[in-house]
Amino acid sequence: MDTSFPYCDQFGPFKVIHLYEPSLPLKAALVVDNVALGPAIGGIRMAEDVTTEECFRLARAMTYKNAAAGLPHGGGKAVIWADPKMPPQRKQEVVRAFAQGLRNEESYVFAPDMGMDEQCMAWIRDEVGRVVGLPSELGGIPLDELGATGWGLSHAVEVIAGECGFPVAGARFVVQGFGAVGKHAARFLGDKGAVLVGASDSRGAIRNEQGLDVARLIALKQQGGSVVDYPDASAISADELIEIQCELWIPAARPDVINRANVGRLNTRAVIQGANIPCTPEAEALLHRRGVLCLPDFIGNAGGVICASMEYHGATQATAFEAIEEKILRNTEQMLAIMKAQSLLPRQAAESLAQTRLQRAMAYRRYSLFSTAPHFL
Ligand SMILES: NC(=O)C1=CN([C@@H]2O[C@H](COP(=O)(O)OP(=O)(O)OC[C@H]3O[C@@H](n4cnc5c(N)ncnc54)[C@H](OP(=O)(O)O)[C@@H]3O)[C@@H](O)[C@H]2O)C=CC1
Ligand SMILES: O=C(O)CCC(=O)C(=O)O
Repeated sequence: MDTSFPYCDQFGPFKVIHLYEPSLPLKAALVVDNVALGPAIGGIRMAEDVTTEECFRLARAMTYKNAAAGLPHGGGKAVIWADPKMPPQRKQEVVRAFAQGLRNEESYVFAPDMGMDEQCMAWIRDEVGRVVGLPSELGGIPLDELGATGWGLSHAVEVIAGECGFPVAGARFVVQGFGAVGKHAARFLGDKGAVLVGASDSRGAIRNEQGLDVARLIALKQQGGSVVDYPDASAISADELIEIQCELWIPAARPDVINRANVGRLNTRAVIQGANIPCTPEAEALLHRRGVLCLPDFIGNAGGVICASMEYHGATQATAFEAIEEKILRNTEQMLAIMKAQSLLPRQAAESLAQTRLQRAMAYRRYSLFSTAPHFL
């Protein structure tokens, strides 16, 4: 096997680019997976322990997510090897250099992921344009500030809870990672009467079976604190979060956090994947065998990119939020229908949904993964 192309299959990746500038330093990678549907949209992740393999897996998740959501966009993702909590001036230099390094990569539309926010997107806009998730002052729909992904997840939960046979009101849930996705998912689920019984961030984890006050936790995070500063809860180890008895367990941070080593300790009826690729395929199969319904990332967490795509095409915030609700309800229901009709795992059913659309688009092209037409990208 040729090891220079370790990730290739029929869907991509179309391009893998490494960026390096020693004076900053800047180390980054961009994977443009598949642009048969249009220019790739996918977030930029800043973390010290990212890998090119993680970037490829995240880019593939975007290819499926954008296809399943019916967006005119392919999938891509970028990673920057750096501490997202570095001083703001330094972060600005790194992000601006990253944008400059990719200024001619028109097959990729920049967007936010972990460690990035509206401010970072504004710097990119200032350098090269071609960016979504902008502050509203620059005509954007600030998807992280508004909680576009949490909004979508809360609608997927309605369908999943119905399928599992429990009401959302009163359902106990746990959120791992209290950032843009996790905190807003908690807020929208709290509005439906669900009860947050455990939460974590990069500094630790807490639990309270009587319920955590979501608004108070969000205020704490906004002031720069951690969930561990919340007073009315027991501090637990990050690892213990997985054992809390609940109806919904929501990973909203890093990849592969549910894996062969810990999946047996999950004590939930459903896993709602707010994060991208939070479960290994083996863990998903084990959960399915145990009757725990696992909603795949690219079906449930598509709210952010639906919002991003609609911003790119000039829609308003209200229209974007309506589209998120409609698309996520529909996709979750369709995925369950395929899963039951064909006796598949949830992810297999979801992939079948996405791949059908992708294959149709690819069949229209001279080259399967991209188009050569002027202005196609
Ligand atoms: N933003 C979006 O719209 C979308 C995001 N996603 C995915 O959701 C996930 C989260 O993204 P997002 O919310 O934007 O990222 P953020 O950077 O806004 O938040 C990440 C959160 O995870 C916490 N965290 C980091 N490492 C750990 C860890 N090891 N254990 C527990 N918590 C941890 C952070 O802690 P601290 O607060 O202490 O830094 C923070 O609270 C990612 O997988 C992303 O790809 C998917 C779809 C759309
Ligand atoms: O949040 C965005 O705008 C980009 C979407 C994305 O990266 C994701 O869905 O993981």
